[in-house]
Amino acid sequence: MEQRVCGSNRIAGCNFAIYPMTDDFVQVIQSALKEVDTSKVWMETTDIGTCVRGRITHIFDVTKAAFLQAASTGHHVVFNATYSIGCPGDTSGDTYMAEDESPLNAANSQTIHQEAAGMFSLYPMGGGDYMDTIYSQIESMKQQGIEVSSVHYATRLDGDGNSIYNGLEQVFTDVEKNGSSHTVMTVTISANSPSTKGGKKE
Ligand SMILES: Cc1ncc(C[n+]2csc(CCO)c2C)c(N)n1
Repeated sequence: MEQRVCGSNRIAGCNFAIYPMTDDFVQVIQSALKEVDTSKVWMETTDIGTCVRGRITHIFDVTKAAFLQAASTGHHVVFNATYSIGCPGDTSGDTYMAEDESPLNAANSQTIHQEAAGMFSLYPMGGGDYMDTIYSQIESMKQQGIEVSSVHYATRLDGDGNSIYNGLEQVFTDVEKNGSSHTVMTVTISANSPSTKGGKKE
């Protein structure tokens, strides 16, 4: 029987999908997934998205690289992801938790300079002071050189794709380290959008 893990070595996971706004969407999705080295994560791709599971470092390394690869085609792409750690139903059965911490795609991702606009929502579950955790993580995002602004139900992030991703990884890692029993974070990032920033209020 598979063992559930606790402490600093819990399995993290992410369900993500890339939506390229081009007739060439199949090629953009398939090559983004092919260009990324996914050998340190468990991965499954279906018709609605891709799931990766393993150590936090690799989950972020792989999803950041997939987004940046797709965005580097120059097409308008939207990327959507749900990160989770500590889900009571998840297990540590996969051997991927034995991998070292060294990310396989970081060097390549750093060569991709891509402006991006995104938003994230953080759900630190299982503790009573969740709003304090959320506010302090939004504050720490502001220290990363990313433009941070409030939107309903989420926090908007504007800036370099690598910086946004590094900030998201730090938030997720910090909340886990601080003892949240189950953390979920949703992320939407858009690159190369022809629309102007912001929107009209009705
Ligand atoms: C990251 C990611 N993984 C899977 C899909 C689902 N999907 C939609 S089109 C297509 C290619 C043809 O099979 C696939 C796999 C996605 N959108 N993004």
